[in-house]
Amino acid sequence: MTITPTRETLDATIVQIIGGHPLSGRIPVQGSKNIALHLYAAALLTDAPVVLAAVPDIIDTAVCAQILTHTGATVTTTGGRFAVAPALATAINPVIHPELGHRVRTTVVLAAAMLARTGQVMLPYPGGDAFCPRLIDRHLAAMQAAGAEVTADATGIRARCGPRGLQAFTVDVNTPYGPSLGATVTAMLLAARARGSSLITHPSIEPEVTETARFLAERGVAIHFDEQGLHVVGSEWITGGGFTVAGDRIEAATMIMAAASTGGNVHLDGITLASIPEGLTAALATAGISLTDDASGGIRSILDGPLRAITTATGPHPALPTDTAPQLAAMLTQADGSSLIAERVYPRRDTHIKGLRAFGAEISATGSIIGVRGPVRLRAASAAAEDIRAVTALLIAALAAEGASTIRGMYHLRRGYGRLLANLATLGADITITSEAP
Ligand SMILES: CC(=O)N[C@H]1[C@@H](OP(=O)(O)OP(=O)(O)OC[C@H]2O[C@@H](n3ccc(=O)[nH]c3=O)[C@H](O)[C@@H]2O)O[C@H](CO)[C@@H](O)[C@@H]1O
Ligand SMILES: C=C(OP(=O)(O)O)C(=O)O
Repeated sequence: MTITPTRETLDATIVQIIGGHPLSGRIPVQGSKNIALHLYAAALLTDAPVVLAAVPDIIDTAVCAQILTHTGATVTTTGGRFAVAPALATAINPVIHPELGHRVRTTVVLAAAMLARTGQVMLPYPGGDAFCPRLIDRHLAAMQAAGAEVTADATGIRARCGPRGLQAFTVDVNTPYGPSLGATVTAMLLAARARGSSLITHPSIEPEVTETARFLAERGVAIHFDEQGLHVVGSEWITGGGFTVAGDRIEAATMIMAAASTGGNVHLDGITLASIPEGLTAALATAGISLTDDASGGIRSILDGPLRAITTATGPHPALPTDTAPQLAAMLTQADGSSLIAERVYPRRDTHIKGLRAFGAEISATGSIIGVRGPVRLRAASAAAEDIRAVTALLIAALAAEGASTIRGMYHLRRGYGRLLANLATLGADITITSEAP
C-alpha cells in the first residue's frame, strides 16, 4: 500500500533554511495528531458512520485510514473530514495490516477496538517514534482483564476472547512513568463494549483520553471519572455522527517556540489557552513568553524581552508535555543562563541532542536530565533527525542560526505535521525544499 508522498520521496527531501529572520504573524493550528489517531480507533467501535472534522493531513492519519480500510471499514478523507463506516461485526477482518501497523503507535489501540467488536485480533508490534523502549504491557493487561487470551511471538500479538465475549473488568494502567495515555484509551474502548461496568484505575487524563471519553459519551456510552478512576458501562449499540478534533497543542507549542527563538511572536488560530497544559504555559512564562486568548479568536504569544533560562520537568498532563521538550531545548539555546529539563515520561528522550550540537548548541544529557547553556550564537549546519519532535528541534535551531542550514528527516516531520513548513514561511522564514538526485 502506498501513502503519498512516499517514504523514499520524503527521505530524499532536503529543507534549506536561511536563519536569522524574526518570525511573526498569524497562522492556523492543525487538528491534534494524537487526539485524531485515538478517535480513528474509537470510530471502529461504532454501529453507524462517523465523520471526524479537522483531522490533520499527516502520514499517521493516512496510515490509520488504510489500517481501517484493511479491516473492512469504508473510509473517505476530504479536506480535513474523515468519514468512516465500520464493517458489520461479522464482516470485520480482525487483522491489523502488518506493515502499516508497524508504522504507527496507535496500532494496539486500534487492535483493542477490533477485539471489542469481533472477539479476536492479530496485530504487529506498534511503531511510532523509537527514541527509547516503549512498553505495551498495560494494554495487554487490559485485554486479558477483559477476558481475552493474549499470546505473542516474534511477528506480533494475537488476542482472542472465549465464547462469552468481553466481560466487565478492572485494570490499573499506571506505569513507573505515570498513567499510560495509550493503555487508558485501549482499556476504555474494551470497556465500552464489555458486558457490565468496568473500572480503569490511575487513568491518564491527557486530552487524548478525555476527548475519546467525550466522543464515547456523546454516542451513548455511560462513562465518568471519579476518585477511584474511570468507570465505563459497556454498550450494545454505539451510535455514529460528527465530532471535531481539538487543536494540536504540540504543534502550537512548536510554533510559539520557533517564533520566540528568533525574537518573534505568533497568533495561532484553531486553539485556545484552555487547550495548553498548565505546565507548558508555566514553563513558557518563566522563559519570558506569555500566552493570551485573543478577542478575535486563537491565542497570541508575547515575548517580554530576551529569553530567560528555566528549570522544568516533563510529566503526565497537565505537566509540560514530553512531546514539547526537544523544541524547548532548541529554544533555550537562545535563553540567558543555564536551563535544565528533566524528562519524566520516557527514561531517555535525547535524540535531538546530536543534531543541536551540530549548530554549536551547548547541550548535555545526564541520565534523563537535559542541560542547555545559552545564549549561544548558533552557526548554520547540516543535520538530520529520526523522530518527529527531534526534527522540529533542528528546524528551530536552523531558524535561529545565521546563514543557510539543511535539515533532513522529512518523513518523520510529515508523520505529525501537515503544514509546518508552509506556516513557518508565512511567518517570514526563508525556506527552500529540494530533493536529492536519485
Ligand atoms: C500516538 C500518541 O498519542 N502518542 C503519544 C502517547 O504515546 P503512548 O500512548 O505510547 O505513551 P504512554 O503514555 O503509553 O507511555 C508513557 C510511558 O509509559 C510507559 N508504558 C506505557 C504503556 C505500557 O503498557 N507500559 C509502560 O510502561 C512507556 O514506556 C512510557 O515510558 O503518549 C506519549 C506520552 O504523553 C506521547 O509522547 C506520545 O506522543
Ligand atoms: C512520540 C510521538 O508520537 P508517536 O507516539 O506517534 O510516536 C509524538 O507525537 O511526539
